[in-house]
Amino acid sequence: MARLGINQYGKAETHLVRVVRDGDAHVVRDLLVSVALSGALEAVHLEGDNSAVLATDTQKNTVYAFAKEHGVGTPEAFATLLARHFVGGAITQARVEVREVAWERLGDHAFTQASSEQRVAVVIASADETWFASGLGGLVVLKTTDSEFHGFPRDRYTTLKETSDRVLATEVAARWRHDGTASFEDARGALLECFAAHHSLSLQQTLYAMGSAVLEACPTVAEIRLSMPNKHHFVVDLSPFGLENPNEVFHADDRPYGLIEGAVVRDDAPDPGPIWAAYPLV
Ligand SMILES: O=c1[nH]c(=O)c2[nH]c(=O)[nH]c2[nH]1
Repeated sequence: MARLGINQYGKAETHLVRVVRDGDAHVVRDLLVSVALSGALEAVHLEGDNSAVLATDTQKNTVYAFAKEHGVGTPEAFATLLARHFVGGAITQARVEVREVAWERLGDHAFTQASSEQRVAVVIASADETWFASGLGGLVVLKTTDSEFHGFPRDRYTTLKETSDRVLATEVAARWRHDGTASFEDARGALLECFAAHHSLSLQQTLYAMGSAVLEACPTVAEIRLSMPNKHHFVVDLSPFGLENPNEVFHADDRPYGLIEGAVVRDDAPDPGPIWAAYPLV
């Protein structure tokens, strides 16, 4: 005997590009929109009865039509509009995730994609509640000093040298849950300002400091989760060539990498509800 467990379905990564043509200076918005619906969906899974299934093709069309009819606005606003639209009937919960990349202006109607950084918004709506998370991915940062790593245990497999001066680099992925009012710019600014100013004794310590800085800067953020790969920079041994290398020439290794992850949670944070649920599920 078995039963249907957790399930969700929707159109993932609808790639929407919206051009706003108000006046001579156009604006380009470039979004991946992922919709995940859940609710009373036993019949489709157990019997092949599609009567409650809003086709994922329809979901995709809705994304494009809403972009024309309502405009995109902030990623959070667009996700909220869509999530609330999809709730009803058999669908009791809708999750909409928007990932936006920025196009930097070259001229009135010419742009360049200067960075692969993504701004993220996740909105989950039920009939009477809405949950919000905002965040970013692909935010690559590096500092050339003000980073140490020592005092770690040594066993017979330890070769890493202790260091009081190293390059620290990471690609920040972050999500912060809030009540829908947190300023994205304030949160991103706090992350970057803290990374630059923090004297790091480990990436873990820097992660906690960066998360705390966001809670400090954004009163409506209840919790922030961070995932930060340690993009190792190894000092190249130039001694075979009779050259000194006082932290000037590095081998930037792409893998393996340390992966440092953690959350900073406000003491009085409300229950997260479903906001941390993932799509895809596995
Ligand atoms: O900041 C660091 N944290 C670690 O846990 C770790 N482990 C390691 O080998 N290097 C580093 N650096």
